[in-house]
Amino acid sequence: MGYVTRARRLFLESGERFRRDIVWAMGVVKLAAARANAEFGLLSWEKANVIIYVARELVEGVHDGRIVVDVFQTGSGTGLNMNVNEVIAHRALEKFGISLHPNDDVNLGQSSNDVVPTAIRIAVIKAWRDRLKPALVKLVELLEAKADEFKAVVKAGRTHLRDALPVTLGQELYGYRDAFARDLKALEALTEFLREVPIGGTAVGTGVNAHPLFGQKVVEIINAETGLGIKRGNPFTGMRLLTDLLLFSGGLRALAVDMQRLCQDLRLMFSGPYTGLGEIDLPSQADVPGSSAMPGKVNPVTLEAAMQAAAYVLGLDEAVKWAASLGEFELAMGIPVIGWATMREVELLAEAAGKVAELAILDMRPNVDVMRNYAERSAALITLLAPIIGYDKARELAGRPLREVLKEAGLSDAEIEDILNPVNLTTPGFKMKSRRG
Ligand SMILES: O=C(O)C[C@H](O)C(=O)O
Repeated sequence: MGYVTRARRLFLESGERFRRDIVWAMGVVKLAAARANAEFGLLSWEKANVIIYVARELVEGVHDGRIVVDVFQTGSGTGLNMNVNEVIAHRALEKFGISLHPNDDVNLGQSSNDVVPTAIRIAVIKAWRDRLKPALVKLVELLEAKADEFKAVVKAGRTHLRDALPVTLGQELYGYRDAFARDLKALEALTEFLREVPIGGTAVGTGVNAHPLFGQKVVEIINAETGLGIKRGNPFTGMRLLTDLLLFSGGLRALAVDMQRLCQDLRLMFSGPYTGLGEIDLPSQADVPGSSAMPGKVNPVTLEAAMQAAAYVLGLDEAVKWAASLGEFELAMGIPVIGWATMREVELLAEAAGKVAELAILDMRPNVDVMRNYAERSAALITLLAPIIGYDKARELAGRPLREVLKEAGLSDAEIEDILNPVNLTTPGFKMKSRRG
């Protein structure tokens, strides 16, 4: 009876399986290891070529259905590593009639302790490069385009959910553009730490039972295969501590929080149509009935989906934090769940960013008159008089529309329009004071 059959009884049966990118990464590592061992003369080319062939099938997803071990398993990921070793050995026999030993041949010069932490790092870098980063770039570009388009659209500012001085929709969107651009930059910088992989460390970091140049050679082959630009890091760090993944997850947490805030603001602006703010329309959301019971209702479904994904990401990040603290001495002990959770974070945020960009930002139609009306009715507009008549006097007038107060003060309609023009309302300076001399 093979390892996997016996081990499955001992692991949890949570139903969580390893994500595609992690299986891809395990295939890449096995392929590189076989080639390195053959080049060092430690494995026959006949065996190496068979391992490389099947590992490529793993890379392409042919054997995803055979990677059956649960995520909640041995803390080193031995379950995953042995599952992959056995799939390669079985397939070699099945397809080529060549007998490979899962440990002696497929796992030659390796241990789960260096293979799995290497694989999950390269899986996360790949998912960042191919999925989340492009989605974020698109979100930042669309936020910028819409901020440019709406830079003169005045709306009420709100602090504590109460009337505040006006802003422009453009100012709000530029704020989010810069927040997401910063998340992008931070995450890109954090991938540098993930690039330092511990392959070649074997069981405890010393590299015993591997060729002295094995780790370096495997890294070179992986880079040639994937273009990921990984490096050989200190295995005594990379096998014992997964805090580089915790740092990356922290970057994802910040992104999730920015996503929550953006979606919540859009959701509030979209509230209504008659009993809420009604400041924007999101025509895409009408493609599906919002309610099974209330005909014609349109709900901000994409935003709500993205916000739930972001909430889940925050929970996954918490799991990564706890799992990263598991382990002692030579080995981290939360490796499988850290790999799985970080991958889920990346996948969910990539989905959320892509959908929010396309279905909420690109699709946004501001109700300019509604926004303008709220801005002019804001109780906080009286603040514009404070530099002239003082805070206490202005406070006595608070609660009355500024337009009315100015009229009473004897200003002409043209003068009032000038004061309430979008630039005066939303840019720095004491415009009224200078205007009145
Ligand atoms: O599976 C291995 O290669 C090693 C295992 O994780 C152990 O350290 O006991």
